[in-house]
Amino acid sequence: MPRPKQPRRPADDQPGRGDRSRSQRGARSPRDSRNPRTPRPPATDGPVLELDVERIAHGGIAVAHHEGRVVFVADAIPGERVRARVTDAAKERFWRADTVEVLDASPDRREHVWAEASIDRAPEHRPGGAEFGHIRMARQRELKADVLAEALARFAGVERSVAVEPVDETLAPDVDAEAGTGWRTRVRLHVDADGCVGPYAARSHLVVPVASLPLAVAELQEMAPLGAELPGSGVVDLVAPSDGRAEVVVDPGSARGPVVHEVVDGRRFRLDRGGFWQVHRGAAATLSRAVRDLVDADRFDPRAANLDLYGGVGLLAAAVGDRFGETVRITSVEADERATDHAAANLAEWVGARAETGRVDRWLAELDASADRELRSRLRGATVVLDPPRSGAGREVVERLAALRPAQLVYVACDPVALARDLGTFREHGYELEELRAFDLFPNTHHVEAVARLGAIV
Ligand SMILES: C[S@@+](CC[C@H](N)C(=O)[O-])C[C@H]1O[C@@H](n2cnc3c(N)ncnc32)[C@H](O)[C@@H]1O
Repeated sequence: MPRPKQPRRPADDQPGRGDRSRSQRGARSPRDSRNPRTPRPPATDGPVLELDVERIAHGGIAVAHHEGRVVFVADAIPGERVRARVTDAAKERFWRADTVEVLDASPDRREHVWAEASIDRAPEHRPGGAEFGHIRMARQRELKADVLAEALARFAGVERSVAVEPVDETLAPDVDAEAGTGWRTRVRLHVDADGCVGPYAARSHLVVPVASLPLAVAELQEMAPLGAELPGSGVVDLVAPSDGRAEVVVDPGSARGPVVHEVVDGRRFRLDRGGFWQVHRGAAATLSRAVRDLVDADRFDPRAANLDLYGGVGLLAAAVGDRFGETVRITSVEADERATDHAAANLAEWVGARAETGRVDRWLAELDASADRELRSRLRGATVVLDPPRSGAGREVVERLAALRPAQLVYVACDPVALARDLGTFREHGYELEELRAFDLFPNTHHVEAVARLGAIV
């Protein structure tokens, strides 16, 4: 079968998983940060176009057309007519533009939850990280569902619509669910050459001073050194674990920092302060419950060679263990050695749980090369949970997994196209999508998390 192609799109349409925030102060102009990868600032003198906005593309940017050319336009909503300033006309196939005025507003438009990111401010001064903040919450989720459905159809050949579910309010009672604010437990700010602290501006690496961080949890909003001067520094990390005090960390460098604790449905996990953890206060429990519930009990064998790939500190292996009890055998595989150490501790109550450090592609290759008949049989009975980074598992990992013929897989994905592309590969190799859920773990951004169960076609 032909190999599904990656969509062609500008790299800066795809913020990383640890997406960023930003800021502003007074009339001061943003300056280049010290980051050596600082991209060219957007043009501020481009032509202004009137555009009819059609849809939201993968990456969260709206799509319009002008004289036959695609225009990616920020801060607009499908159905609106806007005036937008062209910021990048370097490419033949598409231009980029920023909304400067809404001529015909969508009924889904609302006052931006982050005033500093609204179209009242010059585009190059708007902080990023809240690109859907001007859209009603229910409509944000519909747009995310559309992007997910389109990716599944285009890259996996699967026609499936799915409602994007908000985080259960009982999991994050301090979050303002209506506004979609007060949820970020991790925020990275940047420091420019003059020592000014703030988030990056949208689609650039310019530090823009801001006076507020409404997406952050309340304690981080209070602690954030907005308005401070930190000359000589590079980044400021704000971290608020659920079980412990919130901290402001200036220039953490490569240090992971001390051990902190997160509590999920009463279970306590240890991890490094700078290690990976879900950002929304209710996200870890949402995903843990979704994985636990999506595993098909009829196909689950506690004695099989069950796997938790890209396992982090063991959150999802614990979810499986919590549902199926103390006899569960499961191996968590994670590239980061420190995270593996924590996973071993976090999973200690399951005698059959192991945590191994390794890159999943290499680990599976070694498994495939060394597995005897008995282990291959236990792999065929296995349930595999995989939660890869934004780029997805990729063809090599998917093909190796499919060749082992596990009974079922539960795939946790933070990127709809990566999920769809991997699902397309699984389908080529005899697996089918059985169940799919999606969650709004990043309110007021374009990000959406999906959890899919795949089963072997018999
Ligand atoms: C999205 S996180 C999921 C972590 C964990 N499942 C959780 O829910 O907390 C992805 C994890 O995969 C790890 N990772 C990234 N690339 C990897 C690779 N090639 N092999 C193994 N682990 C990898 C990262 O260090 C990170 O911990």
